[in-house]
Amino acid sequence: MLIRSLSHPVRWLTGEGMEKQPRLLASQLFLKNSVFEVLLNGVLLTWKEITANKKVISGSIHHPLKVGTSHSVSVSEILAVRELHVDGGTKDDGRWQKMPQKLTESYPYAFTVSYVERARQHRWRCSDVTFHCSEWALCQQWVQTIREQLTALTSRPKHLLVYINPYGGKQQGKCIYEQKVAPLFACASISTDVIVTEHANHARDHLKTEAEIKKYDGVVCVGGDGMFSEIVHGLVSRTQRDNGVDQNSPEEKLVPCTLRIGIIPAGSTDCICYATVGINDPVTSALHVIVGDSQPMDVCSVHHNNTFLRYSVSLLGYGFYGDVLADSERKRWMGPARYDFSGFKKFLTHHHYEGAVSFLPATDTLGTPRDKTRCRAGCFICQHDGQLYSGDSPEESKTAPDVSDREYEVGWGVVRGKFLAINAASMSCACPRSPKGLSPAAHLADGTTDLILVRKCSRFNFLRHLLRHTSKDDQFDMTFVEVHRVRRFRFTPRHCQNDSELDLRENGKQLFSQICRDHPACSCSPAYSSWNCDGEILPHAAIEVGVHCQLIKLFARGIEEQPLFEDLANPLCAL
Ligand SMILES: CCCCCCCCCCCCC/C=C/[C@@H](O)[C@H](COP(=O)(O)O)NC(=O)CCCCC
Ligand SMILES: Nc1ncnc2c1ncn2[C@@H]1O[C@H](COP(=O)(O)OP(=O)(O)O)[C@@H](O)[C@H]1O
Ligand SMILES: [Ca+2]
Repeated sequence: MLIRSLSHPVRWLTGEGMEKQPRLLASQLFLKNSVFEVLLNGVLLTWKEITANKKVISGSIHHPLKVGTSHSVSVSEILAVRELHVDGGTKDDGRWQKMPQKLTESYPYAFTVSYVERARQHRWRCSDVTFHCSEWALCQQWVQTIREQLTALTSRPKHLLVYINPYGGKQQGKCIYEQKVAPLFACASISTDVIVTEHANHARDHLKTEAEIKKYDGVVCVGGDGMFSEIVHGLVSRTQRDNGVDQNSPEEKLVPCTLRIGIIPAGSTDCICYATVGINDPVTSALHVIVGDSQPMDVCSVHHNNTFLRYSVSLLGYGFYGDVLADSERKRWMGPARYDFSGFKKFLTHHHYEGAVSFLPATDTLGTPRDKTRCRAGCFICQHDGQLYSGDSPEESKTAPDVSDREYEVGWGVVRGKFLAINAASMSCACPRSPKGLSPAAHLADGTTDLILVRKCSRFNFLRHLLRHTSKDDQFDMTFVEVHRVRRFRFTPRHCQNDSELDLRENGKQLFSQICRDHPACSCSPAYSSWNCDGEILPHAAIEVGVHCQLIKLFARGIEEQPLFEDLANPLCAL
């Protein structure tokens, strides 16, 4: 009886005026010892189990078709479909051999659909489902139709340029790519040119000058935030050069990059991956590349005296985070643990730095750094480039610093004082060390950065502030912390006089190290810290920063909202 139902020809379900291009394909196919009603409608592939259910209702026997387990997958999340050649019980998929001999004889044709399945905590996995049918033509029709629908997905990359940093994080980049990512790209018929970098800035310079970028649909980097930063610098600089834009002018409007960037996390912090995907997992990131996701991102340009220094997409941190980075670079041999070591050391050192921060507040945006909204997949604020007006924010006025401390230029605010940390977070900067991030309500693509000023305070208070990055408590709800959503800002360290800053810095370092050697117990702070710019050290303290709204795009979609009861919703979550 089942055999008969399975030998049903395919049913084309067409709507009015759709005769030429059927939209729906429906058949009864065999899967794991059961018959399934399988439906493809251009948007979803659905399969529902059908079992004959004999019931006695009011004295008469009823044979309703009972619908058992049901699954559906969005066509946009199908990775590939492949036909299986079953021949006398053997085929190219190991799992087939477990099928009963009778079945292989009756249903010798089969195709496998590989698709994205969601697991716990934003993790994606590649899952396979194999449908069996008794007729070759039916099998062909399914394979071809699914392939046609996949081909119609124009946002998917076909050819990628991949850079691997073999020394990032725990030095596993090459192995991660070869074992976890390359097989998925191959399954999705994505071709790649792979470059294993041989030195720092190899990827940046190759992209900037040599790479035939027109050949590719995207660039993938395997490494950490530093490696991603190299790709951003290569691509953004190349795009500006190709369009005749001068990067040295801080006011210049930059041209957005067309190629999307994929990040396969294999670094130490991997904050950009974590904050755009929700997890640092190479397979999840590879799947976001394959399905052709696109997430725009803001980029800050950093200048000193009308000279371009660097771009930043995550954290620009002076004081604490700059000092941690400078110290940790000397301990690279420790791997990712270097940040914990240097973090603890710099917390104990408790240096503060004096200077003035001036900033242009983003007054025309919806949202504030202290609201409870979070930038998530399909973020409403980012979809409008942050260009929405919300009026005054009560939270911001609550944290406004002492007026005597600042003077206002036209539209600009100025805060002078002694700071333990000056941080600009262009996105949340969430990472495994701080799952909500430095600025939990920051947006990926709203054209603003959250400027966080942590004034000199006791070690105990600073520890309270740092600990709040790891809990649900508000790290900005402290008298010595203020936060502003800004479009531009400048920092001028005290004693800084334009070009002489670097000389002073060098002399100052020598002077202070001399003083501190002479007075080991003294608690004086050096005059200058360094900027931590996405994990790279900047040589200047005085900088000017501007945010370029949505200058680049990632193969990501932002963090997806979690289903309320994810364990119940998805059996894979239990893994
Ligand atoms: C006593 C408990 C303290 C907990 C504080 C936790 C706060 C952590 C916030 C981290 C924000 C990180 C922002 C991202 C920075 C990265 O760009 C940079 C380079 O990353 P990578 O190239 O992958 O190595 N990472 C850092 O600067 C590490 C900062 C760690 C500070 C403890
Ligand atoms: N082949 C290489 N040899 C040495 N350094 C490299 C190489 N390729 C990239 N780099 C540099 O390594 C630094 C750290 O890379 P990253 O991938 O971010 O690892 P981590 O997260 O551990 O810091 C970056 O500054 C990058 O420019
Ligand atoms: Ca932003």
